[in-house]
Amino acid sequence: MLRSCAAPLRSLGALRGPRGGACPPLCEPRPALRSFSSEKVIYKDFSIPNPSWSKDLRLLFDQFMKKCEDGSWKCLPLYKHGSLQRIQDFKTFFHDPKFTKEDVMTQTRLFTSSFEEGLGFEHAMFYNDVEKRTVCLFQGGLYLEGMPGFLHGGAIATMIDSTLGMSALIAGGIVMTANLNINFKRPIPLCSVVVINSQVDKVEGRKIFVSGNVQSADEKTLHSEATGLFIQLDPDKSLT
Ligand SMILES: CCCCCCCCCC(=O)SCCNC(=O)CCNC(=O)[C@H](O)C(C)(C)COP(=O)(O)OP(=O)(O)OC[C@H]1O[C@@H](n2cnc3c(N)ncnc32)[C@H](O)[C@@H]1OP(=O)(O)O
Repeated sequence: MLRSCAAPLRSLGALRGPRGGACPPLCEPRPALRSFSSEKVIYKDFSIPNPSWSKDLRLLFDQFMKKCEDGSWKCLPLYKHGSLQRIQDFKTFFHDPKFTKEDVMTQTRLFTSSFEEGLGFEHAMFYNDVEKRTVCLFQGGLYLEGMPGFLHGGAIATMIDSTLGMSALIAGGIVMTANLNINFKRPIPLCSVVVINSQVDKVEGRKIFVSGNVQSADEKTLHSEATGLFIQLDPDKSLT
């Protein structure tokens, strides 16, 4: 059965807001899947369109893919288990087997890639190296509800953390969030598409200061503003 936010919402008229409350019709999936295998695990890139993506999300994705053609923007791959090199680096320096055993580690999933298609965090990220900007195109699915018909603030915070964190990660390698401030200005209707913008403002030693905002796809609504402080981890310090 096709799982997407579009079908259930059609029967929930009350959820339809003035702009984007209900998902537009389904789109055809792209035939090409970017994937590769390492040992026994198949790594599939989750940032490519799937049938749950709304027309708005597809349109924005295609616009950003066009911007990638001259090399100014790059589409960042998203794997269920995070990017391999960073996982290896983190494991090498910071993973403590006392707390998370190896057999448990094989079952972990990146939080934002852990829902069934269309029900959670459908997103794609793009990066502009000259501007030090990361943009996340995000469609929050039905299982991310907070107040009826709207996204949960924690789900919004998760994607803001991930997007600002990605900017910091690209600038500083292995980082963790030390501080995240969010002003929620307008609620985000479930299944609508928003654009999360983020940029590195300042790097001071191990501290990376990042700011960002969340806008509707048509840029008419400012949903949230955020600042974050990310700290480059010190390999000589234990995390636990
Ligand atoms: C799609 C995939 C995208 C992936 C992107 C990743 C996004 C997700 C990232 C996360 O959500 S991480 C999970 C949430 N974060 C944590 O669990 C981190 C918990 N905190 C810690 O482990 C430590 O506090 C931390 C590693 C962040 C810092 O500890 P350290 O011992 O390395 O730093 P230290 O205390 O020496 O401070 C270094 C500098 O940062 C400053 N600092 C640290 N924490 C601060 C804070 N909270 N506010 C302000 N300043 C802070 C501190 O004052 C100091 O400034 P100075 O160099 O000027 O002296």
